[in-house]
Amino acid sequence: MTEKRIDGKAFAARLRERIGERAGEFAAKAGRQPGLAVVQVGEDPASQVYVRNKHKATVDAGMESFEYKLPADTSQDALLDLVEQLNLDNAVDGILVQLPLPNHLDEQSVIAAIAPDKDVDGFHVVNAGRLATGGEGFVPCTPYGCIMLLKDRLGDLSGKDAVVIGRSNIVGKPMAQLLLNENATVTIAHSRTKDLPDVVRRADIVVAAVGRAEMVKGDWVKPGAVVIDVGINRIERGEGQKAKLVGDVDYAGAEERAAAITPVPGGVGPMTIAVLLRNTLVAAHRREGITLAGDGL
Ligand SMILES: Nc1nc2c(c(=O)[nH]1)N[C@@H](CN(C=O)c1ccc(C(=O)N[C@@H](CCC(=O)O)C(=O)O)cc1)CN2
Repeated sequence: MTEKRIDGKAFAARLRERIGERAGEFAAKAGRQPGLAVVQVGEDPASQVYVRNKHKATVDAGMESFEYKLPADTSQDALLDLVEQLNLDNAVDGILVQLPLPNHLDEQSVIAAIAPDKDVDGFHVVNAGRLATGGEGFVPCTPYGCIMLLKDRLGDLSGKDAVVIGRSNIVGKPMAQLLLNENATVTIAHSRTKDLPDVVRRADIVVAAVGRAEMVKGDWVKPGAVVIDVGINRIERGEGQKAKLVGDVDYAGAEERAAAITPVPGGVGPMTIAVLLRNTLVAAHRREGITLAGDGL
């Protein structure tokens, strides 16, 4: 019997291994490794962990990692100058500016400064437009990872009723667009949605991306639904104890009714970095004009 728990960590590990093989083939053809530049401003503790993990995953996959750690008081102009320098650097195929940025910096204009064809985060408006209109761009890593897990579990998503809870530019909206591209019938729910539990109860697929710990209760889940939990909420415990990570879904309650569900940690999170490597590999192939069979997956 298939396990209810969707093991995103194991899925991502397999994906990273395949990407590593493709990166080796690329290096043999292009005479260089695919390159990813990651820019971090400030010392947000969670960002530090993610940036460290990205560096290790990039190197492990046989790609070149360029890390830029800037002080928290970096000016907007200095950050834009660095992005421009990376846009022009031929060794750099992908550029990622770790979010969130410190409050004095304008995230939207920093994202807008990244060359769309190096925007491996898929956050640039050009890539959002390509996703919406069927063009060849980059898809944000977390929603792409969710779609991969859903297709792996369900196969064809056509005609499924899907609800995405959350409407952020980096998860909720691209997630809804990807589900629509798979011919699902999509509802985007948010803080003003009326009767949210009933909206969720109608869904075959639930994607929770609200950033509120365990907000989605077990009895909101339709029996047999597939639940994808994007939330990563840190619950502080007593002094000297590590914070506990929980998702946006009450896992224990939802697991009883769901056909399949992602845990937190170990579900969607690890897919984010695996898809980042995949997008970097794709960027490198496109920039060198080399064909990548199977879209890198
Ligand atoms: N420029 C970007 N900034 C941010 C993104 C992004 O995609 N691009 N996403 C998040 C952070 N993130 C990657 O940057 C990320 C989040 C979580 C994980 C992950 O593997 N989570 C683990 C738990 C790890 C932990 O202990 O915290 C899991 O869920 O199992 C990887 C990457 C915001 N910023």
